[in-house]
Amino acid sequence: TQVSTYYGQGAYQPRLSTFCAESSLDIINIGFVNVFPDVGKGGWPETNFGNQCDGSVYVNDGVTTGLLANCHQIVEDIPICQDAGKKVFLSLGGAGPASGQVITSDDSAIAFADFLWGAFGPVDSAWTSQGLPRPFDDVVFDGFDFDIEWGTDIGTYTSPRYASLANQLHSLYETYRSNNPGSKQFYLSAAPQCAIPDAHLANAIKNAPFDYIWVQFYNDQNCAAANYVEKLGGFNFDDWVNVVLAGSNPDAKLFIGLPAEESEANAGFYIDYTDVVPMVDEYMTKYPSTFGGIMLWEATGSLNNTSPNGNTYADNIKEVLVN
Ligand SMILES: CNC(=O)NC(=N)Nc1ccccc1
Repeated sequence: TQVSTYYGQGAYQPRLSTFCAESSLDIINIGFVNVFPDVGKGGWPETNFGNQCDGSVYVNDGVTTGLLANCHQIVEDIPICQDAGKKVFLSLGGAGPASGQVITSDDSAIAFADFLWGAFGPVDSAWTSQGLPRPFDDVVFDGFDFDIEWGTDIGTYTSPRYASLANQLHSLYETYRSNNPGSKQFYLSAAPQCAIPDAHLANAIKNAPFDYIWVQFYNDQNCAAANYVEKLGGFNFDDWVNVVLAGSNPDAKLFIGLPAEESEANAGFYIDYTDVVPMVDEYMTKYPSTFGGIMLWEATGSLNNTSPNGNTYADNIKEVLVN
């Protein structure tokens, strides 16, 4: 079982290499592509990685975009994490702006996938020869994460846009791997809120083959992990197992998402790692093939939440999972 964490939005965060050295972290989601092309300046997506970039952005056809062009520390450090055996995904969405998480048609969802693959996937001269951007140079992500938290489709749960985006990425993965035998695997992950059906990702999880689903079991008092600890009822991991089994990839791994530090979620949702033990025991035992591990929001908070034994919160969580 694995520990997945987010990096890119931590207050005063150290460079990524700090976390490449943390053996407890198996998957790192780099956040975020926070404005999608249909509403992005110059028709390109926009990115935000906190303090990690120098602010310069690409110009597309004379129009200044919001796509960051110089994040040299992340460019240098992702290969360090990958060489350490970690998977590094690029995360779409995040905490905001709400106005950024809009895809207006299936065609633009497909075009968005093609852009992400060209810009952040394997280097392809068909892309670079057109002068199209490689924000992280030759770095090749191991997958894309869907942290979709906003959108006008609330209430319909039927927005097919994210399923189209995920399916096009999956199709690009398959084509690349069949043309490049022996190439590495590429992955899809999603970070729904714990209320079922998730307002933005329910349709995508049902109709596209995600490999990892890490549920944000925080910031919602009806289904939070804190409810399990306080024996209040409502924690709905069992229901989420059924969502996964009914989805496009029933072999997907389901993770319990937790705040890595008191300040990283709304009040009342942080739980101490010692209280995670019985929850992991129960659900790892009940669902040995679907339980995948723990997701943490987020890396810098975990580092700031080091216990007297010298372990970060993530280190302690990893020990809970493997012991
Ligand atoms: C996986 N995505 C998140 O965990 N997002 C997240 N925690 N957003 C957020 C919500 C409220 C306060 C701070 C961050």
